[in-house]
Amino acid sequence: MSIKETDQNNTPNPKNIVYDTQDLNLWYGETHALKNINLSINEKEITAIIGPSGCGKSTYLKTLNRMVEMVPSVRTSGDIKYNGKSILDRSFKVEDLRTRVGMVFQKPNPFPKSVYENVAYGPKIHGIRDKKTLDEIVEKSLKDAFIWDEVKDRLKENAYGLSGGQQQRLCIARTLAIEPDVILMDEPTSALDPISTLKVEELVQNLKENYSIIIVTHNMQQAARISDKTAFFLNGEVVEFDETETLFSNPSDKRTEDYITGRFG
Ligand SMILES: Nc1ncnc2c1ncn2[C@@H]1O[C@H](COP(=O)(O)OP(=O)(O)OP(=O)(O)O)[C@@H](O)[C@H]1O
Repeated sequence: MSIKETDQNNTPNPKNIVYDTQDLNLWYGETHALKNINLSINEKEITAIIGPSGCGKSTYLKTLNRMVEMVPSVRTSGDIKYNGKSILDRSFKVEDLRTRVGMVFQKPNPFPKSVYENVAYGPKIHGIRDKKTLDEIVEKSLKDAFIWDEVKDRLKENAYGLSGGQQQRLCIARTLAIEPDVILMDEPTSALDPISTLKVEELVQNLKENYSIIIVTHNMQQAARISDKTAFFLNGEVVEFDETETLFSNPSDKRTEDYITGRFG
């Protein structure tokens, strides 16, 4: 049994747009943090968001699952369509979005529970109680997150006993267990060593077969290595959005060129 009820027979078109952002503005009180953002993000691609500190990368990511509205002073204008539906519209049920859009944070944040319970948590909340089904979901999610072999004999151990890189892959497994469409990643490797970083990058590339991935990263090499498209943010604006190869080899805006060549940031 699967907790996702989407169409097995509906072969997705890889160029479908999963998120369409139109004239998005966002203010934290007086701070105009996002300015006229227009971005169309394709399904089943990896979209990287790069830019210097404070340019609005995390804010934009957090508008995509409406997490940003947890900040009381936030005000928005414009529109974000997720699979054609306006998510900023208050009539859109945020709970629906949370089951379709998973998020992985900068610092691994497993629950203080066993490895098994971390992954089974979401499916249980969605009403799955059958032990065999949960076992299958846990095993599949851990395998898809490239961590099964390392933890299959430690399922009952507390997740805090895993290394940082293992904890981050466990958090990715926890996200996969609810079978989202989209995975938002906010600098998911910034707290990891180089080997763990490469493992997570390999994993992310593998996941794009089945998920749309939007990743904020400070690491331009990472964006260049793993993403299909890259958006360069500066002072709350999207300066350039293009195929990653084009953006890094032949940027059309001088500010992009200055940033990717390390002249600022
Ligand atoms: N909760 C908040 N309340 C008020 N202002 C905020 C809040 N969060 C972010 N900001 C402001 O909004 C702007 C964009 O911040 P954001 O965190 O989105 O940038 P970022 O590009 O993700 O930065 P970094 O790379 O340092 O994480 C900044 O000016 C920041 O100070």
